[in-house]
Amino acid sequence: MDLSLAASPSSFDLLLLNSHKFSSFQFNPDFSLKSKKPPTKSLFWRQNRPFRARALNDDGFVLEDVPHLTDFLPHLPSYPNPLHHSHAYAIVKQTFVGQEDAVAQNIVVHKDSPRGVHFRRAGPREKVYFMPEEVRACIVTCGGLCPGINTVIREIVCGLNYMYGVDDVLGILGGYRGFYSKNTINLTPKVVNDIHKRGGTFLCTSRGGHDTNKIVDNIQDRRINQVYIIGGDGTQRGAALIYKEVEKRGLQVAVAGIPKTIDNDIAVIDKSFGFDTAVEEAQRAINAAHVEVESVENGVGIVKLMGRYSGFIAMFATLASRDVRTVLFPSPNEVLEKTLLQNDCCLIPESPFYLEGPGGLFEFIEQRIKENGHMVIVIAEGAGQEYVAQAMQAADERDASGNRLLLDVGLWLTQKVKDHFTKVKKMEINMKYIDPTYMIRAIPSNASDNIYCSLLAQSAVHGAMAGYTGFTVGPVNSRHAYIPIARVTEAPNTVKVTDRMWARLLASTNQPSFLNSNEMLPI
Ligand SMILES: Nc1ncnc2c1ncn2[C@@H]1O[C@H](COP(=O)(O)OP(=O)(O)OP(=O)(O)O)[C@@H](O)[C@H]1O
Ligand SMILES: O=P(O)(O)OC[C@H]1O[C@](O)(CO)[C@@H](O)[C@@H]1O
Ligand SMILES: [Mg+2]
Repeated sequence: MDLSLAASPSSFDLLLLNSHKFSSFQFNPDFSLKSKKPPTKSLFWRQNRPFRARALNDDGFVLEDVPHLTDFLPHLPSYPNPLHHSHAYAIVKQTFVGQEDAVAQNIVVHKDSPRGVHFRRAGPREKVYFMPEEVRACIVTCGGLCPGINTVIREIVCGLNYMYGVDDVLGILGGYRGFYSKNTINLTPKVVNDIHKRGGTFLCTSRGGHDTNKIVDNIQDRRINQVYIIGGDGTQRGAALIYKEVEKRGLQVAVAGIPKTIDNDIAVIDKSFGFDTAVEEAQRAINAAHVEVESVENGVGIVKLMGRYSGFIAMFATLASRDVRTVLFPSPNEVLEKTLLQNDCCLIPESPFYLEGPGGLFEFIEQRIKENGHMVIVIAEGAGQEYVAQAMQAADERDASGNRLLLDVGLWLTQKVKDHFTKVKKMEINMKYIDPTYMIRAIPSNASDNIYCSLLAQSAVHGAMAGYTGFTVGPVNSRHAYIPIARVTEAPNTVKVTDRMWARLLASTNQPSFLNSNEMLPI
């Protein structure tokens, strides 16, 4: 069935999803309304959810669709996709993504389960809604750095140029505020040719400064009709507001979000670009900590990694390091025996910990030092913030975007461990504190992230050229999809301590789960 036909009021069953807690949404086949008078598309847009969810038949297939320019500009003309004449694509069996292609959000299903939520598959469409010579695109990067931003910028510019013949692309400098406070630069394939080899963002970035009206005024003044916005959860919220304002003004402007976050805290997508690169770099810091603490007596290393509310970097870097040493020691009958020694411990914001008493961190460190002579603690910067705030009586400070400014949990923990062992246990320990936070995100992306960034950029370009708007692009179960922006911003992606991945971490480090103390503070 052609989904665009299915969208006509008379031909589809409508599923209204009014719950704000989408993460806990379960498809209920009985809830599918066979409405006698189905609401029109525009009525649907006025529902609480800013995106369309359509149940197309009784087997529970739901499409959570993204907006299209023709939703509010119904007479927009379309043109054949220039890829029809591309040499590169000439031998491709199926160049264009079908109107019906959708990507399933859940791929683990039971025989009788409903087919569940799907997103539109990303990729080139038969028809485009922009003539190449009419396109004036712009790219902006906002929020913190992340490996691979320059690759995304490069591939948007090159993708627009090589695939669609677009040669008018503007770089907005310094994040959202750059729309109204700075000059733009012209981006050509030549200008961006080698930027993917560098870390950071070629366009510079900032926090704060999102003024929807001023930004859209500027888009209008500069006659921009495609806006590519690279940034994290805050940035995507800003992108949704820009899209809404563009729609309100009835402008032919496609707004495409490309999710960027070193913390991997963006929901729905498999993982964010640059995350693998950051984990690799974080591993180097953990290795350095091991080298240091193994070379001294009673060595305790602390490595602080990024992760405001989501401990993915710490968890994956610890898991990837799996610092298990095989040690040979003489047994009582003088035969050399092998034993496996665990050396690491990982602390993340999602799993509260405590220091003192049975099952606490101090007890665990002592045990490890006695067994192994050393240990390394990997801590995400957002972990234990309440303890640090209590100790420092610090005021709640925020950055320009409204994000809480974190206190240095690494320094705090270093001091606490030192005090406990020297003052309470009367035991000399060698503390080594390593803080590589910015180093893991300021580097260029590795090979797999580079390829991932290219696909993201090309998917965004195909989507905008095909007239989709107000979307975020990203891999869902390894297939790139167009996802309604609200879906990726309504709840952050965090480590689920009840999932098997965290259990794997606990099994690998053998650290306490810190679940049975009255002293535990809610974090
Ligand atoms: N709710 C919001 N509405 C509109 N704009 C927002 C919102 N939240 C943040 N922004 C804007 O988005 C930009 C980036 O936001 P923020 O600093 O929170 O980083 P981010 O995009 O979340 O990236 P990261 O957290 O990975 O560094 C800023 O310019 C900020 O003003
Ligand atoms: O770049 P800034 O403003 O120092 O912010 C650092 C924060 O940005 C992030 O890298 C991404 O949100 C966090 O991990 C970190 O806390
Ligand atoms: Mg953010």
